[in-house]
Amino acid sequence: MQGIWTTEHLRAAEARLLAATPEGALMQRAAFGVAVQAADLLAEHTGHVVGRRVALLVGAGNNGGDALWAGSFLRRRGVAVTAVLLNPERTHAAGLAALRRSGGRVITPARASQLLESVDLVIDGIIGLSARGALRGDAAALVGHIGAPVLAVDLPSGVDPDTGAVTGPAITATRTVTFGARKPVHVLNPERCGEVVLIDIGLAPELGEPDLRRLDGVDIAAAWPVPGPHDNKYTQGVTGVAAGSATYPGAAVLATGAAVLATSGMVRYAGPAADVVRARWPEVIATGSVTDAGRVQAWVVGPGIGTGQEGRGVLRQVLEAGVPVCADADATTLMARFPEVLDAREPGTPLVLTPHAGEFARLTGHELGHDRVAAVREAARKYDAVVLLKGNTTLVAAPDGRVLVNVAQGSWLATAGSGDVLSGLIGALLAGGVDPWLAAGAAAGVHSLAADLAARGVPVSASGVLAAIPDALRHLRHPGFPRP
Ligand SMILES: NC(=O)C1=CN([C@@H]2O[C@H](COP(=O)(O)OP(=O)(O)OC[C@H]3O[C@@H](n4cnc5c(N)ncnc54)[C@H](OP(=O)(O)O)[C@@H]3O)[C@@H](O)[C@H]2O)[C@@H](O)CC1
Ligand SMILES: [K+]
Repeated sequence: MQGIWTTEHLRAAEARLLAATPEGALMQRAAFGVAVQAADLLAEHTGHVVGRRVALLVGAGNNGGDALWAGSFLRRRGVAVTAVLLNPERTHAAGLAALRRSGGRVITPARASQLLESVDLVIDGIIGLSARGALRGDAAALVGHIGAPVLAVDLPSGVDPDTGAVTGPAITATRTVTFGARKPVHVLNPERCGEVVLIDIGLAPELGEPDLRRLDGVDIAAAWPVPGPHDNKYTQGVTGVAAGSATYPGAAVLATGAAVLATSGMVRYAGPAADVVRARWPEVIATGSVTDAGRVQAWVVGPGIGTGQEGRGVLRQVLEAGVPVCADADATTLMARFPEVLDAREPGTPLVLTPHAGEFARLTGHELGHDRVAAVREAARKYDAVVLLKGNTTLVAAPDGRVLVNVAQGSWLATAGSGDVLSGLIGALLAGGVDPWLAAGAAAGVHSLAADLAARGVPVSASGVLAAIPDALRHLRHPGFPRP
C-alpha cells in the first residue's frame, strides 16, 4: 500500500529530518534526483544529454533552490543551463552561487519567453510545498511560452499541493520528481503531474500514518476472496442484486454479471429483469422481487431501479435486510429525495455509497468544490458509510476518516453502464466478507484495470469492461499476464 501525506504532515516530518541532517544535505539529495531525471528526459526526447539546453524557472523558495542545484549538476554533464529568476531578491542564495560557479547563465523574466520556446527541457522550480493558489505575475505570463517537455520539481507549480485544484495558470508537467513522500496532488491531479518519480531523501522514518492510501496490485490480490479446499458456493458469500427494470434490463445484466465474475460465490437477482438476467447468466438464481430472493450475505441495490415509489420500496427492503449493502445510481438519488429511507438500515450494518460528482451533490445538497478529499470524508462520517466518489481519481472514504485513492490509467470508464459493473464487484466482495472500505477500493482497482485491459487505447463499452474482469484478476494474481 502506498502512503500519501498532506503538506501539513510533511512539513512536520521534514522539520524533524532537517534537524538531524547537515545543512543543505536534503536539498542536495533532492536536486541530484532532479538532475538525474532531467538527463533521462533529455535523452528520451532528444537522444542526447551533452550539448542540450535546459531552462530553469526559479521561484522565491527552496523549490527554486532545488532547481538551481539541479542545474549546477547538469552543467557537469555538459548541458547548457539558463536560470530565469522570477523573484531575484528572494532567490535561494547557495543554489544560485552553485549554478554560477558551474557556468550556468541567469536572465530576467522579461527576456525569458524566447528561451522557453527554444530549449530542450524546462525545469519548473517556481513553487513547491508552500504553493498558494494559481501562478501569479511573471510566472503566470511565462507558462504559455513553454514549448518543451517540463520536469516539475516536487509538484507542477500553480496546482494545489493538497487538493490538486487548478484555479488559474499552472504548469503541466511531463514528469514530476518528488522527495521523501508522495503528496495528494500526485494522485488527485495526475494529468498535471505526468509520470511521478519518488526520490528517497531519508524521510520515511519520520512520516507516521499516511493521510491517503493507494492500493498496489498485491494489496488487491491479497484482499480478493479466493476459494479454499473446504469452500462451497455458500461459504464464499451469496450476493443479491436488486437492479434494472423491465424497460431497462441492461443495468441488471451488467451488475449481476460483475458479481458472477468477481468471486466464486453465488449470485441471486431480484427484480423485473429476471428473464433477461437468467438468459444471459444461467448460473444466477433470478426471482421477481426482493421478498422472494432468499438469503444473501450482501445486497447491491440501485442501478436502473428508478427513482419513484417502486424503487423506494426496493431500497427500503434491502436496507432492512440487516446485511451489507452497496447502494448505487438510483439508490443514491432516492436517498437524496427521501432521506428517511436510511432509517430502515439497521445501525452498524455496512453501507457503501458510490456516487459520481452529480449524485454526490444531490445526496449532500452541495457541490463538491475543490477539496474532494474533505468532501468525501465528511460525507462518509455523515452517513456512517463508506463513500466511493467516482472520477478519474476515485476516492473511497471510511466513516473513521481513512481514504483510499484509485488512479485510473485512462478515462475509458466514463461510459454508460460502467458504474453498474463496479457496484456488482463491490457487492460480491461485501458478500465475501471483505471489509467494506477495502472492498470498495479493491473493486475500483479491478474495475479500472479491466477497462485498461479491454480498451487498449480505444473506447470500450461497459460490456467490454465486464468481459475483462477475469483478465484483470488474472493479471493481479499473476502479475505480468496478460499485459495491458
Ligand atoms: N523542507 C525540506 O526538507 C526540503 C524541501 N525541499 C524543497 O523545498 C520546497 C518547499 O520550499 P519553500 O517552503 O521554501 O517554498 P516554495 O514551495 O519554494 O515556495 C516559494 C514561495 O513561493 C511563493 N508563492 C506561493 N504561491 C505562489 C503562487 N501561486 N505564485 C507565485 N508565488 C507563490 C511564496 O512566497 P510569497 O510570495 O507568498 O511570499 C513561497 O514562499 C519543496 O517543495 C521542495 O521542492 C527539498 O529541497 C527537499 C528538502
Ligand atoms: K514546482
